[in-house]
Amino acid sequence: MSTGINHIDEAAVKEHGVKLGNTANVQNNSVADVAIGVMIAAAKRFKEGVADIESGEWKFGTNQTLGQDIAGSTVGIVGLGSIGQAIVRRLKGFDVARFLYTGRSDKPEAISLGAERVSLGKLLKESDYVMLGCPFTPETKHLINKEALNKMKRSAVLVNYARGDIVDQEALYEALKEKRIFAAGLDVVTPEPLPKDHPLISLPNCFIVPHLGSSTLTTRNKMAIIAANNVLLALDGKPMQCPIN
Ligand SMILES: O=CC(=O)O
Repeated sequence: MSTGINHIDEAAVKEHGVKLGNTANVQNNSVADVAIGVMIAAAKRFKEGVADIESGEWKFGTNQTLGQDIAGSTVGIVGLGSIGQAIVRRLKGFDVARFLYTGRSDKPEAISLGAERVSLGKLLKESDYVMLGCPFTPETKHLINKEALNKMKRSAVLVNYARGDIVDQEALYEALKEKRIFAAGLDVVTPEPLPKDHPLISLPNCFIVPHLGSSTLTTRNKMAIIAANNVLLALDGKPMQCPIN
């Protein structure tokens, strides 16, 4: 019951002749909503705002709590898959000025979305929001490391709705602490669950939610139905709805 299959040992599945299917695509809208949710929360400093309210300090509205705008910004999507495309469609309503993306090949959908394919280096340098939506593979492990974070603008926000291991979290901690980037909004981390004394949790400019991407009743129901159908189809020797092998 997931889109990502990085938690499955694909070689073992193949070796034992086990049929594998996922629940791709039905969670695109829900995950896109959460990605934009954490993006806004990080950009507008919601974590510090909530802490102010809870402590009764009410610093809001002073220049200590200025956030970042989304209108007029450049948004860079690392991996313009179906979720990335749902994010772009939504962010058009926020008057984003420019969409960039990286990927192994040109996405035909990018033309109508008005997204330009660039190198990762250019995307990191020019984006106000860097959105991570690529699959986790050996090639994408720690794709966002110290060097990558150093390329980002000091005012930039990093958003991860893909997998925690795409980011080198020690490097992210340093970059956020030293304010080398503005903030991070994370729906995914490593490990999950994140221990409650994890350093990232202590940072005011790191907004984390516990992998909520697909957690709506409607989306989880759709996923459950696909998973159940996949089992029945596989038992009948028929092609699964979302086959991987
Ligand atoms: O992260 C969630 C999924 O892969 O479905």
